[in-house]
Amino acid sequence: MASSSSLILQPLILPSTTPRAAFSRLVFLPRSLSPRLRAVSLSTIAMALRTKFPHVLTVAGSDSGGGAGIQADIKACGAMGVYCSSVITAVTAQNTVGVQGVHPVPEAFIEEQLNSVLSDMEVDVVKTGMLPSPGVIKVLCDSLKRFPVKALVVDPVMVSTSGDTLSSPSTLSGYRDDLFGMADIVTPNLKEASALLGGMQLQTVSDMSLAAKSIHKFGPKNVLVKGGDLSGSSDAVDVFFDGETCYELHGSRVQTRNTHGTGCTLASCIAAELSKGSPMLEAVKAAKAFVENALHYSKSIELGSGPQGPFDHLFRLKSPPYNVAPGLKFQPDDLFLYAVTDSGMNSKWGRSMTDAVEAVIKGGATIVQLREKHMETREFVETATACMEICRLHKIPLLINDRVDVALACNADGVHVGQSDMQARTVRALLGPGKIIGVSCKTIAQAEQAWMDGADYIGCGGVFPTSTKKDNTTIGLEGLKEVCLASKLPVVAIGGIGIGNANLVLGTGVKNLKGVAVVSALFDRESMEGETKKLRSVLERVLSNVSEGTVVL
Ligand SMILES: Cc1ncc(COP(=O)(O)OP(=O)(O)O)c(N)n1
Ligand SMILES: Cc1nc(C(=O)O)sc1CCOP(=O)(O)O
Ligand SMILES: [Mg+2]
Repeated sequence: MASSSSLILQPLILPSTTPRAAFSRLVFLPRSLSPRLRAVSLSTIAMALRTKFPHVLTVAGSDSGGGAGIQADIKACGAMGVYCSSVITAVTAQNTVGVQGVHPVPEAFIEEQLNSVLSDMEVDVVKTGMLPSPGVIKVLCDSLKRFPVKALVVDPVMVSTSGDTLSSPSTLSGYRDDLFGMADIVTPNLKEASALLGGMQLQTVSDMSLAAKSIHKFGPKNVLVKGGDLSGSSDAVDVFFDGETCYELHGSRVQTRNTHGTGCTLASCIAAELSKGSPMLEAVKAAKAFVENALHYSKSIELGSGPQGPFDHLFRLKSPPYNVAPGLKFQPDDLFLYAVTDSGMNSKWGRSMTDAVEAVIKGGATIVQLREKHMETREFVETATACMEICRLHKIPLLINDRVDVALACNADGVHVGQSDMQARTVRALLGPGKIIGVSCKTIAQAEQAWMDGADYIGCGGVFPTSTKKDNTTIGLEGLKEVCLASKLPVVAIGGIGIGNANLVLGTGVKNLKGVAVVSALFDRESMEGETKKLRSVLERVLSNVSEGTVVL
């Protein structure tokens, strides 16, 4: 037996299933093991702990210009952190001017490629692009029946953005009769939606909703009709229909000639997000945000002499904010006991920010926000960095109030902004999709806007009068309830909440009210840990009563 002194510390970076556990794990192996046995042990441990890498297979045509097709799909998946394999259905000669030639790959060879990938590699999601003939659609359907995958994303590419035809008219029935019934989502643009519906005119957002509902009848679980080409619209509006509800997804219209490949990229990003386990609507929203960002970053690209250039899928590589590691993945239940700091209160009680943060975490806080209105920037970054270490250790998300720059500098998990702070949409563009964004909302309209801007949760208050925030408007329990019922995002209540009244707040029993955010009831107390424990037990009691159907007031 090896004594503990003869153990060697062998650091192994192993992937993990949850972001919470995304730390390197250290494996101890006895020094007495031979190098060969040590190697075998390490690889056995690595195999046992190995988690699967998300994998998208794109079945599409090659674009020699590199902006669309297979090339766009691989770059988009790479940018979303997902592995991408490819089955090429046709080779096109194209550039920024248009499509000069199409060379279809024989159907038997497409089948062979599908067989090679699907029989060997664990594919999560298949995304389709250019399927030049009904025969190719049949081959694909047969392969998917033999090798089922978790999701199928169908981008019914028929005409390129330059107006060139990429599939025969007879493929229309192949899509409608065979492929759509297997699809989790189909993503036609206006021209494609119109072609699928026998030439139906699509001129307004309500036409798009009708089209989404009609296409849904062909069998896909979800439909996204893309309105990028809708004339007279200042926004980029897409319509998403899940079989029950139609959602209008608004984005900003970016002025650039570099839009070639947006459709392929959007569908690939949806596939990538689905392969990571995102729900469909979240995947669509993340994909739309990615494309909008990519368009922004593409404004300065000058490639080719034609009217439509490719865009920058890998903008993250040159954009420092996108190089920051994603934070803890947002989970609505994290809002249960939200501790919001106040350095004035900390000085009053003679404690440091790190001691205060540690105390509330020990007491049971589930998320922490550093709300420092007067701290100098350098001190704020240093304090936030020290608090991040504590929060990481306990796997508790740490958000920064107002200051996106401080959040980036300390790689915080996210930012909370109010109605007069930076717009949530801009914060999302700066922080990227992996960070948590909260927005303060007092009205239904503000909650709707926060959702459209890509926020993760809303803070709603002041529920009760408070002296912590000067001149704050109190909306009361009724105001809170009204916003919660209308909000598509989870809600945390704030303002004047403490041990004595938290039951009234959570006792409203509204499903998406996930917790309470508290400043003075924790930080303006002598024993922060003890007060946090007491508040947590009040909240837990209310929660168990609410889930049993009894509302305790
Ligand atoms: C969870 C949570 N909700 C609301 C607020 C208030 O944010 P804001 O309206 O921007 O006001 P300030 O906190 O910046 O004064 C919050 N901080 N946290
Ligand atoms: C920071 C903040 N925002 C509010 C809002 O209504 O949006 S109320 C508030 C202060 C909350 O402090 P306390 O828990 O001490 O009342
Ligand atoms: Mg603010």
